[in-house]
Amino acid sequence: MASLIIKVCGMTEAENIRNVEQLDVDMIGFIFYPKSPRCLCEMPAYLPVHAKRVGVFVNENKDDILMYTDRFALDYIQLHGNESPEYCRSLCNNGLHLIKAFSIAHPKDLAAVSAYKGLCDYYLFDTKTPQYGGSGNQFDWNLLLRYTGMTPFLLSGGINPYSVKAIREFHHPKLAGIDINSRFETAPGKKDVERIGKFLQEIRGGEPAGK
Ligand SMILES: O=C(O)c1ccccc1N[C@@H]1O[C@H](COP(=O)(O)O)[C@@H](O)[C@H]1O
Repeated sequence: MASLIIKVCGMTEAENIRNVEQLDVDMIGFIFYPKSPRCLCEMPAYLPVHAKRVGVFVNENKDDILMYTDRFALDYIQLHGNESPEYCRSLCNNGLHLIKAFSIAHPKDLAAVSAYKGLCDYYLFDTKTPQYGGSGNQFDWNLLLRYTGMTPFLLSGGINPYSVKAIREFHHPKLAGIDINSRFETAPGKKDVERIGKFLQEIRGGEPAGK
């Protein structure tokens, strides 16, 4: 399987961030959404050096996004709410690199995507939930087979330690990576490093995936 971008999202604690980064992940996400149980309230004593820093926002205003981008030296901005293409364009004009999340439950949910063409480095396809993200639930990945755009995407939503076989069996020319979050936690915002390590070994090494 071609190597996938690995994004670990919703991290809050310095040592935990350092340990997850040592697993050679590509992106580490910080959630700046006050209603999330993984919201980053204060600057951790350690921030990733090798992994790209992703800030996750839900319908946040531009000034605050720019402030967090500057303060945390964010490499990517993940927009996980109802942000319009015009709003994305305005952030692009400030030099930000965007990952736009789309909630997927029905084939028609992919219709919105085309309006964001050329504005995002990546799309992220997640499960539809009233909380915007972090549901821990998976959607029907087969719905993505109808996605014919050019923008690469990250697969997200409820990916868990038993998802290895399904990921290996899911093929799409624009699949760039996967995003893991709530199903790899010991508590909200704290990741289970051992469990992630084992999962990555299976994904990368092609060892037998139990289920
Ligand atoms: O994790 C959250 O609490 C969250 C809240 C609001 C917006 C996004 C959030 N997280 C993102 O949700 C997806 C899926 O997470 P999960 O695997 O289903 O727990 C992931 O991309 C996170 O970046």
